[in-house]
Amino acid sequence: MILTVTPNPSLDRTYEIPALTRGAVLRADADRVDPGGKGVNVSRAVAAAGHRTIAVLPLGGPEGALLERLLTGLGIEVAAVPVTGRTRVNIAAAEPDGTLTKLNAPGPELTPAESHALLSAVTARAGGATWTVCCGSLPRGLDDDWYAALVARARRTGARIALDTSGPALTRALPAGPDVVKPNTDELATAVRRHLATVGDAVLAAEDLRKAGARAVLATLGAAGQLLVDDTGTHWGTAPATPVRSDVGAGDASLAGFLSAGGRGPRALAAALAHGAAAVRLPGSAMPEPADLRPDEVTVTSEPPLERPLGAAR
Ligand SMILES: O=P(O)(O)OC[C@@]1(O)O[C@H](CO)[C@@H](O)[C@@H]1O
Repeated sequence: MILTVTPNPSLDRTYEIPALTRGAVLRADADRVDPGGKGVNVSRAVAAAGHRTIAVLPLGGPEGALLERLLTGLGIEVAAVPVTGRTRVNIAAAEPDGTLTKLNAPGPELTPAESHALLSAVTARAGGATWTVCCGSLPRGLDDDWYAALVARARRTGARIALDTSGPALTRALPAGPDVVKPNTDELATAVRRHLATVGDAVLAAEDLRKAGARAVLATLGAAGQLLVDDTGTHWGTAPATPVRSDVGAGDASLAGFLSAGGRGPRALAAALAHGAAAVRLPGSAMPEPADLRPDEVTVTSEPPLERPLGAAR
């Protein structure tokens, strides 16, 4: 069983529009609503691959009730922590050339009792999970040490922990020893406080995160590829991701693929690449089904192209 925790989940509404013009009334050609939030997406992707998964998340208001119904309909077990605020709705505008503009709401502010209830809901279930996957931004009311506390508590249950967050919430959790962290280019650069121009820079940054406490680093570096630094070595891979439809959730799909394939070494990196590329070819924050994957198109090497420039974050 893979347990996910999403402290600030969302309903993701995507509008497909011909072009984004500021200040205009825009008419959408199509729209869709997906369950959202990074941990929720990991649950959706591992459920699509046939794994049992429980999603722990605070839920409030009619949006929270709809999110729960959508997840249950996908075969995901929901461990809901009721909160007084309303679950957020995040908006994406997708243009035909693959450009995507996203507007993420702050989400409800959690009370100290709700924050504590969320921690307890995770640690009560972490012992029975092969992985506990902690993902996304922290809502108001949860301080920057919240993930650090969660990782420390979950470790005591013997759980393996994957962490995908950014800024101080990430750096403060590193000393607690997460088994794998999954930054993108910007998040990795922010964590080491330096600009990353090449794959070689990303390798050095990943090694720094390991020195700070992470046992492994899976870095999703956009069109440039993905990097894994773990106890099996340093591995690099790419997968063609065209045509680009929407890169929302591609990092979450990558993490899900990585964990579904054992969460260690080049085989797991190849699965991450296949899932990430498939997610980019799908609309909105749709997560790939096994039929969407093209594992034959993935290339993985243990000799990363250190001089290769890094592109935009994904
Ligand atoms: O505001 P956060 O928590 O950083 O990100 C939330 C979010 O953008 O991440 C997912 C894609 O990774 C979406 O489903 C969701 O809308």
